[in-house]
Amino acid sequence: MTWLAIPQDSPFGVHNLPYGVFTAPDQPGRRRIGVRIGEFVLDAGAAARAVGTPSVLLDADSLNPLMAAGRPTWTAVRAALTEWLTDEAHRPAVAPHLVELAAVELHLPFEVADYVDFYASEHHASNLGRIFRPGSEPLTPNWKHLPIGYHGRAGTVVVSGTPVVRPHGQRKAPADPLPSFGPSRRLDIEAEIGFVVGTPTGLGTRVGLDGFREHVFGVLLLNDWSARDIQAWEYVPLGPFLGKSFATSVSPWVVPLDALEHARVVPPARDVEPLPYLDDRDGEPWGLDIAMEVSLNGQPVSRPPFATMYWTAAQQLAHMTVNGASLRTGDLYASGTVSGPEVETRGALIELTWNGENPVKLADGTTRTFLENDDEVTITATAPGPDGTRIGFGEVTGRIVP
Ligand SMILES: O=C(O)/C=C/C(=O)CC(=O)CC(=O)O
Ligand SMILES: [Ca+2]
Ligand SMILES: [Mg+2]
Repeated sequence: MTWLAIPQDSPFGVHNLPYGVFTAPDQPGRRRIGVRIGEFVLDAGAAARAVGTPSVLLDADSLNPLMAAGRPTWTAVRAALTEWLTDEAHRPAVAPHLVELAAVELHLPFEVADYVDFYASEHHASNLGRIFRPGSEPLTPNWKHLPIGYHGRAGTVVVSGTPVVRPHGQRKAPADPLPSFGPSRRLDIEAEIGFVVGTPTGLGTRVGLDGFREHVFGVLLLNDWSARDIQAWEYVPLGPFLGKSFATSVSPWVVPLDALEHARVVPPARDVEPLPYLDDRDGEPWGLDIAMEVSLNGQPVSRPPFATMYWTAAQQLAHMTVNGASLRTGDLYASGTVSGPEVETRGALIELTWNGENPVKLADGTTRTFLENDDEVTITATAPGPDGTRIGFGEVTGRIVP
């Protein structure tokens, strides 16, 4: 129990303690590491100094130094934060360093090194196969043998709340004789979970399935904005390029992997035997029971269940490094769009509306196939914590501007 007055059922209780980077109104230019507790942000560096254990890792303007320090340090820092917020003896020193969440500005919490996006939902991949490649098998022959992914654009990863400018590009519908240039007419979302790498590796090193805990610092929410008209015309044969590289939004809070211990579940049964480096049947299961919700202009339109993902984040990390590619602190990899088996659990509008054939009805009487200017999309999520608690992820939100 924390000495702080927060509701018993808060998804930001002491079992969570996600990390972010904030500026407070009294010092708008000074970025600091914050830890969310209830509706407060603890200035972690100031609290460490106040209790007499100053830390250069917490007195930083980004999470990168802490992320680079590795698993034993993450465990020790988390234990210290828990002690400061639960032991009444620390209260006088720590309490002055709590800032109201409503008063702070939240920033991108780490410098994104490389950004990779996977394609790990069997339901999403099958739906997109049917829509983009009618007449072919929905899943490509490789899909159940390896977690398919592509390299995205790290420099356009933005924090929640950043406006998303509608991209321009070449658009060509199948019936058009030639491409035209202009703003995307089929702007979409992809509800995903992102994994943040802390501990780096050198070239030529593989991270096996059992290295997941050692290398992954935490987890966040991610929206992979996608211009479907640009994507459909450009993607053969090298994959997504400008249709997805204009913006990728992430939530400001990185939930520590340790906070998700009670969310771990066995992933869905695989009907193809994986090669040994991807075979997780004897090891720790890394399916995660994260319940996501997507809202459009404040109205829930989908509830994607992360537990249904075919490939886990541990398998994705093993695959990403099996060729000896090194990891850098700040590497971000996304799960791929999270879609469950039911219509109302699909994580992208292209699936929810079946390529625009079945528009989504909104409470104001309007309908949507794809996003219009001024539309705002918000993804939230929670996962089970210990003793019946919930672990909150906060939200990733973005509004479309022309
Ligand atoms: O099947 C395709 O050609 C395209 C798939 C996607 O757009 C999905 C993607 O970015 C990966 C994912 O988020 O699942
Ligand atoms: Ca994606
Ligand atoms: Mg993107």
